[in-house]
Amino acid sequence: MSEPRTASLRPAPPEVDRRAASQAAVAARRARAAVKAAIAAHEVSPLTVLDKATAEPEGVEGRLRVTEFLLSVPAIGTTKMKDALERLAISPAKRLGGLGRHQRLRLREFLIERESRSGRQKNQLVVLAGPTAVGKGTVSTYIRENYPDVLLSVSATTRAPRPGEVDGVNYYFVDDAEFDRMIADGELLEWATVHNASRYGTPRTPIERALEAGRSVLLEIDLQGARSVRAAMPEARLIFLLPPTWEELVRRLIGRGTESAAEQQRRLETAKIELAAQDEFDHRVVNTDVAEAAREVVDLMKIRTAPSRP
Ligand SMILES: Nc1nc2c(ncn2[C@@H]2O[C@H](COP(=O)(O)OP(=O)(O)O)[C@@H](O)[C@H]2O)c(=O)[nH]1
Ligand SMILES: Nc1ncnc2c1ncn2[C@@H]1O[C@H](COP(=O)(O)OP(=O)(O)O)[C@@H](O)[C@H]1O
Repeated sequence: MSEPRTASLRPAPPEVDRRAASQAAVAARRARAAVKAAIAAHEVSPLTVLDKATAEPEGVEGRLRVTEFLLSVPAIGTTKMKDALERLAISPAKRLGGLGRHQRLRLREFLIERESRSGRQKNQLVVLAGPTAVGKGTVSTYIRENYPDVLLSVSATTRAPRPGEVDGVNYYFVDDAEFDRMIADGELLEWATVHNASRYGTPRTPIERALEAGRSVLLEIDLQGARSVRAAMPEARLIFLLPPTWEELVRRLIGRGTESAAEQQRRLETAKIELAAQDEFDHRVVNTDVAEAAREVVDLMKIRTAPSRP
């Protein structure tokens, strides 16, 4: 029996360190096995696992070897796995968290193609959320301009239009009385007061019509809204947009120059809380390059597998 570790400053005896290390290794192995079992049982999409690995290269998902990851995907056996790795130019020794950017994108495309081939494509309601200034508006606008098949939902808001904003395109600009009426008449799928200021809400009818007509719909809304949509429509797919780094998020917020210094500070505090909620989402996309992030979001609309919930 070894002694319990009481004085934290005293170096632990080597056997304690060794035992702790081997216990940690066993726990990590079990956690990886649980992820693989969840993929194999269709409880989690392989893409969700890949996204987590990207966001946290040293986490459970990031430590998965690409070989064991692919083998856990239903209907991929050793031969298909080897062929895929060769085609994707990924070494079998790689872990998911250690993939290069291009390798990761190739693996993503491969998985998406498999999933969309595996059954009838379903029209998707996709929610894009993320912290202030991460680029939600920029990525959504890129999608509206480059992917006409996707309907970008237009929200109603009580905030005043900014120069250049067009009623019915950027938002439906309404007054408080009209917003109250929309709530009372059940016209909004969800609504929230954002940044302690104005109210924003998602009109229900255009979304239902678009989904019925076979189009995918993208909602660019805040975290509260994302949670409400999930409660109202559990089949919705939730995507969290991440900045490449915290410093870059701060740079984007300051660079945009639309908020006062005090307001910027307040939004950064909210951003920390919002970033902490990223695990609630089905997928995470890092917005390094706008076109690439937009493509990843649109690609995620093609996947049929039901998103897994934490
Ligand atoms: N819940 C909810 N949030 C929305 C809706 N429309 C926009 N938002 C969010 O409201 C916030 C403020 O949007 P906006 O006034 O355009 O400012 P900016 O995005 O900070 O430039 C953003 O976080 C949007 O995602 C909506 O219909 N519902
Ligand atoms: N991938 C990117 N690289 C560099 N700058 C970006 C990128 N995406 C967005 N931006 C810039 O970051 C700022 C915030 O983007 P915006 O779309 O307004 O964020 P949000 O809608 O999430 O608040 C804008 O100035 C925008 O031009």
